[in-house]
Amino acid sequence: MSKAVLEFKDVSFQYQETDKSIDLLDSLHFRVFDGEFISIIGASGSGKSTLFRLITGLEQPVSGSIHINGEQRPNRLGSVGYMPQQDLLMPWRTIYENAVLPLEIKGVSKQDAHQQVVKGLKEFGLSGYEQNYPSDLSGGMKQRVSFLRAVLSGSNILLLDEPFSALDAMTKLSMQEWLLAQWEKRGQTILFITHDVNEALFLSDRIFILTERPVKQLKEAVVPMNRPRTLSGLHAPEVTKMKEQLIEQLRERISL
Ligand SMILES: Nc1ncnc2c1ncn2[C@@H]1O[C@H](COP(=O)(O)OP(=O)(O)OP(=O)(O)O)[C@@H](O)[C@H]1O
Repeated sequence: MSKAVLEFKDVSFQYQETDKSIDLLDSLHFRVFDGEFISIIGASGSGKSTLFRLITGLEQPVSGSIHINGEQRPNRLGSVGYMPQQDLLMPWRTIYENAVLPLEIKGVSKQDAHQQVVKGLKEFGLSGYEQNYPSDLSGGMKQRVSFLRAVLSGSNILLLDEPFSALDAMTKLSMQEWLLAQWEKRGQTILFITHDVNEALFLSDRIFILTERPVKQLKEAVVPMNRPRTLSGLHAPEVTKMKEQLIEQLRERISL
């Protein structure tokens, strides 16, 4: 069995609301293994993005520990590649300047950074757009720049928070196929938040479902589809059955 690259050990998290503390996670334990593609689904406000903010170190647990590649560090910023909900490209920086940002922050030499960014832009079909600004690009292209930035963090773990939710149906589909091809080529571990059950089934090895509050345990579904994935695979009886079960689990969630 491959090694765990991410582990939550009895992680609890609370936030303050006026004069009281609200429990969001209660002794949560889970593991993600090297090279897995994991989707996380759950109703709005169930805690999906909070899991990512804990992993990146933007939030800290009140108890328990988070292990990345076997290490527990209080400062985890920069140890995973993170693509937040909005693409967060800086409108005043060119595509090149946006892509190079994680390398600048890490203090990589200008020459090395240049090589990595040029190579990445080429691989991601963005050559020729180096000097353009984000506003010149389509939604799918902006998401590719944003994904490149997460990849250039150099981490083996990528956290993608609803990256395709704002895209039209056709662009979304081609981006899903593109992402799978990138993942198969690079072998990184991906955690992917989505509201779209079909998207989770199409992309993932396992799906984590947040169904309770506070979250004590992630429900888990192992997607019964071989790779490479095809759209027609989504119509297999065992997959449509799982889809129905997932939708049912999301419905059963207690009201927040
Ligand atoms: N530091 C904080 N301060 C105040 N509220 C917080 C904090 N962290 C989390 N919350 C609350 O916890 C809940 C879970 O938030 P989170 O963003 O993780 O949900 P989500 O499942 O990602 O939702 P969505 O699907 O809408 O993005 C929300 O009600 C949010 O307002």
